[in-house]
Amino acid sequence: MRLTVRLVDIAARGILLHQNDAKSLGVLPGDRIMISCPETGKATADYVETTTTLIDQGRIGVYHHTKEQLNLHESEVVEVRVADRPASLDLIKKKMNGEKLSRDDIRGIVADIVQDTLSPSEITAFVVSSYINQLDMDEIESLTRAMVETGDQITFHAGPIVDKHSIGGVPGNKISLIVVPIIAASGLFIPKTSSRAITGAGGTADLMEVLCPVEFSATEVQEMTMKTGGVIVWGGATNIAPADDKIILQEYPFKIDQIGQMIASVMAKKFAVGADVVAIDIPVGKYCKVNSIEEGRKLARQFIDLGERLNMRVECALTYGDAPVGRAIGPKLEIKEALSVLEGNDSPRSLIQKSCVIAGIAFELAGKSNRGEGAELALELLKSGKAHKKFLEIIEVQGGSPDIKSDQINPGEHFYIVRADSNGYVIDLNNHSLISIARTAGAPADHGAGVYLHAKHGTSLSKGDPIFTIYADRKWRLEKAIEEARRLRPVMVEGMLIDRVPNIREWTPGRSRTIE
Ligand SMILES: O=P(O)(O)OC[C@H]1O[C@H](OP(=O)(O)O)[C@H](O)[C@@H]1O
Ligand SMILES: O=c1cc[nH]c(=O)[nH]1
Repeated sequence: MRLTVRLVDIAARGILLHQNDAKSLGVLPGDRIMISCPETGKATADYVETTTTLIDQGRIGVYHHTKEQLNLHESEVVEVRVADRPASLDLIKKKMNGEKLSRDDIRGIVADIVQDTLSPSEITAFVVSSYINQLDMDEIESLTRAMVETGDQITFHAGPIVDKHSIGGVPGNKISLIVVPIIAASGLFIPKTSSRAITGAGGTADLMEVLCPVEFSATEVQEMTMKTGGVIVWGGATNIAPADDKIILQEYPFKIDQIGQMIASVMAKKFAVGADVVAIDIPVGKYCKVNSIEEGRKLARQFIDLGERLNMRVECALTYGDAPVGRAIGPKLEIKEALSVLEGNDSPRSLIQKSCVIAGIAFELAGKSNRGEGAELALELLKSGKAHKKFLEIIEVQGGSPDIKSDQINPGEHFYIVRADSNGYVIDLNNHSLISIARTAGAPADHGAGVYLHAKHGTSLSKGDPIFTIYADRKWRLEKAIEEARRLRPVMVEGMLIDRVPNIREWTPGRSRTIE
């Protein structure tokens, strides 16, 4: 069938057909059609949406993605036919049925993800099938290799190349902002690519974006690393392991991070930048991705095994994950806290200690210090101000201002302080709930949104003392976050009233604005 192009200003994927044309072609909404341009000979497949009013019969509404792919112009005539079903759908079904995927199967799925042949819901099906029928180590290795092969790779002619990565899952885990400059300040190279938030309220890329651009090509990552020793960029923009971000995008709404995909996601980013040694942070805690030391050791073994298969030396740190790292959760709050530590502030101690331990492991792996002495060297580089100087250089090379100071970074203008309703000690912090509140307040997209914790485990509180403050860039988001905090009660104070049944809030008129 021949149809006339009408360009439609929609950024998403898809094409729009009049219902009668769709009927003539024999396609339903969600089916794929192949669109070819007789003039250029180019062709691409896209999903059908139908209308009876927005597009006339004989026309095809073309969204941006297809327009760009085929370089189409208004009123141009294109050839349209029913597209073949991607073979990778059967491979995803194979995984749904609990069968093992071969290297070629996984290559096929990853290639279709990268080329946008699979729709977001089909990628979700892959994520969910591997969530239910876990990937084994052969499949994880295949996934890692396929992710690397379908993107750009960096080869440094100097070494050793050092890298670090956290599996995430603990709020406030801003350590890369301190670890990367410490390592670069020692003279080692660390081309750090991070994802955005997956289950959290701010991934490292979301945080760094407060200070400078994070979207660069692989070549720029290499050049900047050679210049300053390190970078902190968003992996999703680099075309390094491009399937990674497309998968993560489908995990984000569910707040899931399937173990096999997580290992492949992390290690593909390390392998593609040519890392020789890698320190992995595995937070362990009641509300983390890994709940016990035993599980943490098993995961560490998997990272190390995959490292051996890919010729990278990996060491994992099982870290304390029962409480947020430091006190700040959310992009601006976390940047402010990390920058103040680099400027010489000697708290929060949890943030300083964790950063130095992870940097120390990397130093020991790279032969920069003896076993057991790496953290000391890291602390020295932090205390001397060399790491701070390096961080400012990194900000500058990425296009930000090197004059930035922590006291110039302010969180959202709307805030609300949650106070203790009785005397007592903090006995529990729920990471999931803290993340939920920060996300409801707008993090990570709203950089000023988040949660600042005034009290952590063991803190003695008197009635009326602040427990945490919620920040937001928009008032309506703050109000929603207050509701969420009221419902979730993320910080438990010994002796505190959890609720009354029937619930007092169900019948009290003129509900109080304070959470007590
Ligand atoms: O959102 P959740 O699931 O916490 O984890 C995502 C964060 O953890 C990792 O941190 P890094 O790159 O090692 O600093 C990722 O790259 C990302 O920034
Ligand atoms: O980079 C990361 C970190 C955690 N989980 C992932 O899937 N990727």
